[in-house]
Amino acid sequence: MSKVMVGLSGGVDSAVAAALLVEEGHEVVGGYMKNWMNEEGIPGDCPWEQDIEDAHAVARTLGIEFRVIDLIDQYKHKIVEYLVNGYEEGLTPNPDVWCNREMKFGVFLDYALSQGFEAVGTGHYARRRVLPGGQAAILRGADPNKDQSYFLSLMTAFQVEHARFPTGEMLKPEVREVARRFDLPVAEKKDSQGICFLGQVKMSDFLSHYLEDKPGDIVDLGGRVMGQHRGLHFYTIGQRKGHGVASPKEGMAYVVVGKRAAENQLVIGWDREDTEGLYSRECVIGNVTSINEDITVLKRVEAQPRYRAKAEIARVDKMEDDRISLTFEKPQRAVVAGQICAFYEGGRLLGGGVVEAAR
Ligand SMILES: Nc1ncnc2c1ncn2[C@@H]1O[C@H](COP(=O)(O)OP(=O)(O)OP(=O)(O)O)[C@@H](O)[C@H]1O
Repeated sequence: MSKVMVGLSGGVDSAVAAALLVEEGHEVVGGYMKNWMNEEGIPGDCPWEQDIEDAHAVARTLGIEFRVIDLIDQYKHKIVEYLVNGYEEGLTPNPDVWCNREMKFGVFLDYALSQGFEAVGTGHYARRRVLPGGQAAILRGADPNKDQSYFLSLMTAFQVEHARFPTGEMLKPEVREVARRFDLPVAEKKDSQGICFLGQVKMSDFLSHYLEDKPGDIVDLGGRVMGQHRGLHFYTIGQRKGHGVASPKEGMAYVVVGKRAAENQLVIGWDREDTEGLYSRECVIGNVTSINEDITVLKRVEAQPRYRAKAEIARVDKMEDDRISLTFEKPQRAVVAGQICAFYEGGRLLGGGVVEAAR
């Protein structure tokens, strides 16, 4: 039995995570992190008041204490700044991965530990296992469609030790069944979408609020002007929609393949393996964070450069500090600076890092 603080978001997954921990006999308290309230009036729906109400109702049904923890300042500092500065520098940041490391298992875990809790539980679809040596490890979630281990890839060993993921053992329909069995008021609530805590606010609207437009030409690889862009920071390599250049025919789509900062030009090309700039075999990864064994000294690893990508075999070459160079067996589409690359061995998450450069 232990004291666990569950991150109750007002959604069904975390409600079931709390219910399962209560059922196992742990002393559970629900905590809602108040991170983002859209005070700035950016277009889009941010249903945080409803979410707090729902989380509170879940806690009442389970008969557990409920707390609202104000982390708005930390969120601005650790996530909003990271996101805005990253885009401004031309990177492709991943706020969801960063949120897990800095917020849920960062300041929220610190708060829980300071309050005498041993762990933070969430409704993530990932499995936690204790290895024979006593270290805690993360496995991919049991539901292959929902697996969220990618988003946990920058967690430290300490954070994994103090994490619990009860719903990661289940398929999504089973989670809903458990919610009904416990009579949880959110059993039929729709899954939340969108970027970590920003609700239904679109990334482009969010960024427009903080970054000014800087229009320029969209050109093809031959230098022909094909249209106008709003500012290079609003686009990312591999992006198929939103650049405004129509595909001439079925099966021939234009995607963003490059940014020429000096000329303020956005370069587009065909979405094909032989298009210059779109696929890469080699990349440099910084900030490598290992959960169990040290990733930087491995010879080969399965590397997943995006959430919905497959993990692919790559050779690892150690560089200075916590950086490695990866050489993929097969070229990978749209590996871009700022993105997170997660590392696996079979179904076990080894850790992750931040793409610094690719070619
Ligand atoms: N505002 C919040 N306060 C506390 N915990 C949160 C909050 N937002 C997310 N979490 C925790 O992080 C987990 C994963 O977050 P994510 O945004 O991916 O939610 P989800 O998979 O839609 O889960 P849920 O159905 O619980 O909302 C949640 O299950 C929850 O435990």
